[in-house]
Amino acid sequence: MSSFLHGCRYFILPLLITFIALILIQVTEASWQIWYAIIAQLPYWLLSIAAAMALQFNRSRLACLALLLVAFYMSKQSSAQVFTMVNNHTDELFIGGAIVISWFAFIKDRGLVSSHGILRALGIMIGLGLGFIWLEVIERFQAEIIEKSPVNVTSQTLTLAPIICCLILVFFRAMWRANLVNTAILTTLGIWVFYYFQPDAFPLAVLLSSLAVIYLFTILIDSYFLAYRDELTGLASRRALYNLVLSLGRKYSVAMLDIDHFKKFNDTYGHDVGDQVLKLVAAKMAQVSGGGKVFRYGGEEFTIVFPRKNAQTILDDLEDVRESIEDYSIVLREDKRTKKSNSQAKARRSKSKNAGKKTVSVTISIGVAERHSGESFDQALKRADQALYRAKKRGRNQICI
Ligand SMILES: Nc1nc2c(ncn2[C@@H]2O[C@H](COP(=O)(O)OP(=O)(O)OP(=O)(O)O)[C@@H](O)[C@H]2O)c(=O)[nH]1
Repeated sequence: MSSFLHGCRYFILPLLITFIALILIQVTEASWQIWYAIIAQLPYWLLSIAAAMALQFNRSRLACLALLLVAFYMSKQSSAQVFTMVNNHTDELFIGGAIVISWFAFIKDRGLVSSHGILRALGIMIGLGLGFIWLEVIERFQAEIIEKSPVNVTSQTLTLAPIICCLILVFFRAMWRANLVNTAILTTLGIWVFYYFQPDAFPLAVLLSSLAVIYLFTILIDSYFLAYRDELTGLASRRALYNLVLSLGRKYSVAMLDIDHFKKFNDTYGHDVGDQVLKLVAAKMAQVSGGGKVFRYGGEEFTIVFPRKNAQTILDDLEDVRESIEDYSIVLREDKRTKKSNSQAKARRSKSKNAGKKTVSVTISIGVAERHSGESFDQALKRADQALYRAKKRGRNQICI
């Protein structure tokens, strides 16, 4: 998947959906207002469920955020003495909260019942403390800072400086490392800041319930990808292949693809470069035409299923894939190369393109089988595998039926 598509799927699309959902919630306010007594209880339930699920699926950052938001909601709903103290320091809590949320965008998910849990708790306290420290510093040295500043700053800009920094940092983090968790954290920060400046635009219960739903979707979609996507190549996994098989009709063709002499390639260039090449080759396969669905079967083997197609009609599509991989000059990152080129290896280096940089190329062999009447998927796949074996025997870099 190109980085643009990846960015759209994990960054732009979720933000857009959240934005549209919030607008819809506002537009339909009259219809849900009558349910407000129930809605007011929702954040407790939804955020607790999100926290429990996040812990179950090792998304500890979302779990922490959900629990912190429950505590925040409780402080807003309760009149207990301890919460009155909290509510008297709204500005400090706002800045500290934004720092804590942003910090979560830059750390990894770790088990909470471990030393990491203690570090997380410490980090949260430090983040919240920084909110207090910042406002104290601004109050004391405001005049001095404004006077000495080379650019024109107001006291409000100074107060909000950490928030602006947090928003910029988390925005770029979520954009460059586009994944659903980072986008959920950016959304949390956005809603946190929005609520501070526009507390009456939406009831807090609605905002927090929306966030809980976002967390739940993030966890569910993430787990789906974990189960059905191959982590290295981003292609659908073998499990996804057998899921597709359940919905295949009687007519289909299947192709097995295998990178030629990949063991030698690994031995020559190292496993890291091998991984790099697997990813790039997979990206080329993903562009197959003819309605082919591509899966990483395992190791350096891939499967393409063509529903409703016979073997003859897909040969051109597969030939295009084979050629595009053969012609592909893969630029190696110098530091990843471990050994010099081995003339025995099929991987070829050329300096023609990308002058000054080392390039390699690989070839693939392909075996194709069309489902025969009464045959199971595994039987068709086995025949594709036998055809692949013939392609290897005949000299590789070719297709056999
Ligand atoms: N870098 C890397 N290598 C892998 C991965 N999975 C499998 N391999 C390697 O792929 C190689 C497969 O080697 P073989 O099955 O012997 O076949 P081959 O060398 O490709 O030779 P032919 O298939 O006969 O052309 C092994 O060296 C595996 O270690 C992976 O995820 N990353």
